[in-house]
Amino acid sequence: MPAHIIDGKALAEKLRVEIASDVSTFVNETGVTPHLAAVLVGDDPASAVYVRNKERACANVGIGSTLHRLASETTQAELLELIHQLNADDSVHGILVQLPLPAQIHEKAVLDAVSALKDVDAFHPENVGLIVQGRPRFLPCTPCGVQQMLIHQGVQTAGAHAVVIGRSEIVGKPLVNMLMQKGEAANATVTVCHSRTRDLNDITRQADILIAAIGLPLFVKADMVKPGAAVIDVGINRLDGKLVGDVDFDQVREVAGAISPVPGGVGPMTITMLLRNTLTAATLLRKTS
Ligand SMILES: Nc1nc2c(c(=O)[nH]1)N[C@@H](CN(C=O)c1ccc(C(=O)N[C@@H](CCC(=O)O)C(=O)O)cc1)CN2
Repeated sequence: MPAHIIDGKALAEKLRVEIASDVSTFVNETGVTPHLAAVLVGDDPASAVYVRNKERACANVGIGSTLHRLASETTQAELLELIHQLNADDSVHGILVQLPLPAQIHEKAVLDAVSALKDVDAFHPENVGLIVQGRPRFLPCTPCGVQQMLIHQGVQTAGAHAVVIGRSEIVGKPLVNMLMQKGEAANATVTVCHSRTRDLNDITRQADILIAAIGLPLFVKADMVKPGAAVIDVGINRLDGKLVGDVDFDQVREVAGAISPVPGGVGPMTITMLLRNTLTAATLLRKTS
């Protein structure tokens, strides 16, 4: 029987209704509208689409947003100057620097400069440390979206063997940490695989939950998947003008128990979790000011 399709778009829409209601309650109670500052450097067309979608999503749930568009030749010093201004601006609750950044800018220097209390991507080392210790302030958007999809699909993570392919800072590393913590959508036995992993297929075939986040189009084939496994595809790749994930969807859906598609899977959930984090940031800033 073909796999159940985990519809990230539908789930994202459902969660956005809940977030809109929470934003409305926050605004009524505090008189403050949560506000996200998005920073886009350069003219990468995909990044421009993602940032536009984030702004639109903010507006739809009642969160304010401002886009700071900087030219591709912007220096690191100029970008840091903007980050410092946004850190000091009390009307800004969340700051998002869209990645990737142009080559002349040192990504870590910029992400480290974002105030940890406004770091709605959860990329700041302080926030990463809190996640590792199991007491998160913000949860990173894509990994949190993956966890929400597992919860809503009813996938049992406690005691399950979760295999994450990919060790990126944005997805693989935080997700591995989050899945092994105590709590909801966690308590899993986690294996992380990467480009140097030996006998990859032997490992992926043991996974009850397989998460592909490697950035290689259609990399995961049916013979890499245990029958009945839940497969979450985090990849976003362009292949022959088409958007495809890291999983060969048509093959793998015949073997898996549940599978998320691309598009319409993790992507919309990433933006939804950003909305949640922006509301959390506004709440935290009120508590600390
Ligand atoms: N500061 C950040 N930069 C980047 C992040 C991030 O979480 N924070 N993640 C990715 C890009 N990204 C969010 O920024 C993102 C990518 C894709 C989608 C999405 O909804 N994709 C749709 C398809 C859209 C299309 O047609 O291209 C889908 O999968 O259905 C949302 C967010 C790197 N940078």
